[in-house]
Amino acid sequence: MEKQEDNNARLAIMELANMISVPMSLNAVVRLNVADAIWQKGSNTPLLPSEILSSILPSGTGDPENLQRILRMLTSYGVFNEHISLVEPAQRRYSLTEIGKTLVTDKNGLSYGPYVLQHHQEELMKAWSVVHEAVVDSSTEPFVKANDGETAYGIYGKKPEMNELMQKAMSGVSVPFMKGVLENYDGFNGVERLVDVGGSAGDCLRMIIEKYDNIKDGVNFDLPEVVAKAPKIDGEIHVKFIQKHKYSSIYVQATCDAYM
Ligand SMILES: C[S@@+](CC[C@H](N)C(=O)[O-])C[C@H]1O[C@@H](n2cnc3c(N)ncnc32)[C@H](O)[C@@H]1O
Repeated sequence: MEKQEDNNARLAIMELANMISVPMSLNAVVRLNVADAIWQKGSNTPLLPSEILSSILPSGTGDPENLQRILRMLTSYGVFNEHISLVEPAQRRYSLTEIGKTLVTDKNGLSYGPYVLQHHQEELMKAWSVVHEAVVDSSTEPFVKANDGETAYGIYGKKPEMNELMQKAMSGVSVPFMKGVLENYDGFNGVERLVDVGGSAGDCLRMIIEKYDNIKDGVNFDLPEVVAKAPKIDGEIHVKFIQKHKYSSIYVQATCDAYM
């Protein structure tokens, strides 16, 4: 009995040691846009790796065997369903599970894909390799240490592509979340001015003021470079966008009020 427990423990530690293969495989399928290739406007028909490949690489290039290895790995973590044909030659086809469907791009261009990509950007990945240093010396956080003294939002401010991905990641997560909140929560009744602190692209604010006519004034309070990229909100509502003017560690409204 003890021997069996030892074996299980050894297997478990090896699995943990290789755990990086799971999120990195997930990152790979998002980069390859596998979910949209399988979804095919809602059919979710089980496909061979070679069929998925010809959809994501119409040039006919690529390695279906390597794609299959990634799909099998993620099948064991509930992202795909594997369908094995009983007739020879045995073939494996893949469809999306409920988890896999979160990676499908919806009619608004949103999915959880950007959230996956955002968490695996090089700058963030570098921080993980120095996490132990946070224990040895906590004066500088691992992200800052790994990125030559830059904070995450400092880098987002300098790199528009990172800023854009961050906003897309937040929208992909927050829009379905806020939909659920608004179906079950009525605490915005009677509110006239609503401030979303760290509102990113302003999705949550927009969804709330679309539902509640009583809100006459919405404020998206975020960093200048984030607010500059936030889409304008239609309607009669005044949306005051926060611009520049640094006060302490937060940004306060200074110069630019955009009235719709
Ligand atoms: C995790 S995101 C949340 C986004 C949004 N609330 C949502 O649910 O989609 C945090 C937000 O805080 C903003 N933020 C970070 N530091 C800030 C600061 N000093 N002043 C204002 N906003 C800041 C970021 O730009 C980002 O949009």
